[in-house]
Amino acid sequence: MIITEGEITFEIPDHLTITKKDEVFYNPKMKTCRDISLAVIQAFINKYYKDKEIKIADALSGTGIRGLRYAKELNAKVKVFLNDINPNAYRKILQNAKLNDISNIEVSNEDANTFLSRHFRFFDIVDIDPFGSPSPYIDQAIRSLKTKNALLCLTATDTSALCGRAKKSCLRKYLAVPLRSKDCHEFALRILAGYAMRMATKYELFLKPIFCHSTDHYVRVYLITDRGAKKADKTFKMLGYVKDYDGIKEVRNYGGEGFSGPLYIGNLYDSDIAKEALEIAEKRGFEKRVLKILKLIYDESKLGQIGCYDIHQISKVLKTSPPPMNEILSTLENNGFYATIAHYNPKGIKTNASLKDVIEVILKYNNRFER
Ligand SMILES: C[S@@+](CC[C@H](N)C(=O)[O-])C[C@H]1O[C@@H](n2cnc3c(N)ncnc32)[C@H](O)[C@@H]1O
Repeated sequence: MIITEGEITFEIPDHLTITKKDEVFYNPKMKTCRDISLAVIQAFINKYYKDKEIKIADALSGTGIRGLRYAKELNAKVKVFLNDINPNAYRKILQNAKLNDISNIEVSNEDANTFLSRHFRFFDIVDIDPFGSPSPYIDQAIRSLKTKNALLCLTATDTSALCGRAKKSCLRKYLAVPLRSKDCHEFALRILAGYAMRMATKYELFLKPIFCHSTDHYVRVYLITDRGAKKADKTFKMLGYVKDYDGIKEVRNYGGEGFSGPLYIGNLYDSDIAKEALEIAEKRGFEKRVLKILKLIYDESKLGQIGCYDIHQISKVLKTSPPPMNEILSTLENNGFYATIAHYNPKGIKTNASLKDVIEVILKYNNRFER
C-alpha cells in the first residue's frame, strides 16, 4: 500500500498489526513524534550547524520513513545513514528512497550496535527509535557521536518500566528505581535522560538534555554532547532522588525507601530550541496536535520545576472540588506568577508559585461559592 507522510510518499505492507510480527514495522500514530523530531532537529541544526554538512544515523529505520523525512525535509546539507536488521525493512528502505528520488543516504542491513560501532565518533545526530527500550543501544550510540555539539535522540516505548508499573524492568534497563505518581511521565523522561548521561561519563562526555516529551505510549529525549572530564563530572551534581507525598516532591541526593532515582533533576529544555521548534512547526503547517504539544513545552521550558501540581490530587487532599484549569492559570498570572499546563498531564500546573500559593487559589475559588 502506498501512503504519504510529510513530503514522503512510501510503501508499507498491506496488512499491519503494528507489532513486531509485521513484515516491516510502521506505526502511523508516530507521525506526531516524527513531526516533532523534524522541528527539534531543524532548530538544533539552525543553532549549531548552519551551512555545515551533517551526518545523521537512523539506526533502527523500519520502512525508513523517519530517516527519509530527515533526508528530504531538513533544510540543511544532510546525509542520512539508515539501518535495520530486518532484510525486508532494508529492501523497503531502498525501494522507498528510489520512489522519492532520494540520494543523500546510505542504507545498511545489520544489528544497530554493529552499525553504530562501525562509525566511531562519526555522526552529528544519532536517532534510536526501537521496539521498547533504547537501553541496549545507548552505549554504542554515544561512541558513534562526535564529542561536541552532537545530538542523541532516544525514544522509549517501555513506559511500564519507566513509569513504575514494572519496577524490576526499570532497574534492569536503566539502573534506576521508577516512581508511580501523577508525574510518572516526567520522571520517565528524567530517568531515561539520567541513564544516558551516566553512560556517557566514562568517555569523559557530558550529555545535556535540550528537549524531551512524553506523548501517547512513548517518551523521547534529546541530549547534546560536550567533552572533558570536568564537564562530565557535572553529571553527578544533576542526578538525584525524588519522593512524592500526595503531590509534594522531596528532592535529595541520596536514595531511600519510597525514593525514585537516580534521575536527572536539572532543566529538561533549552528554551531557545523549544521556541524555534515551535516556530518551525508553525511555518511548516504541522498539524494542530503537534503545535499544541510544542507550545505547552515552550511554556514549560521557562520553568525548572520538577513535576507539576496536579490540581485534582491537591483538591482531593483538601476535600474540595477542583476549579477549572483556566481559572487557576489566570488567577496565578494575576497574582504575578508564571503558570502553564504540563504537556504530559492536562490536570497538572507548572508554575513558579509555591504549593501554598496554588492551594490558596483553589480554596479562594471554592469559597466564592460557599459564601
Ligand atoms: C519501532 S521500529 C522503527 C520505526 C521507525 N524508526 C519509524 O519511525 O517508523 C524498530 C525497528 O528496529 C528494527 N530492529 C530490531 N532489532 C534491531 C537490531 N538489533 N538492530 C537493528 N534494527 C533492529 C526492527 O526491525 C524495526 O524495524
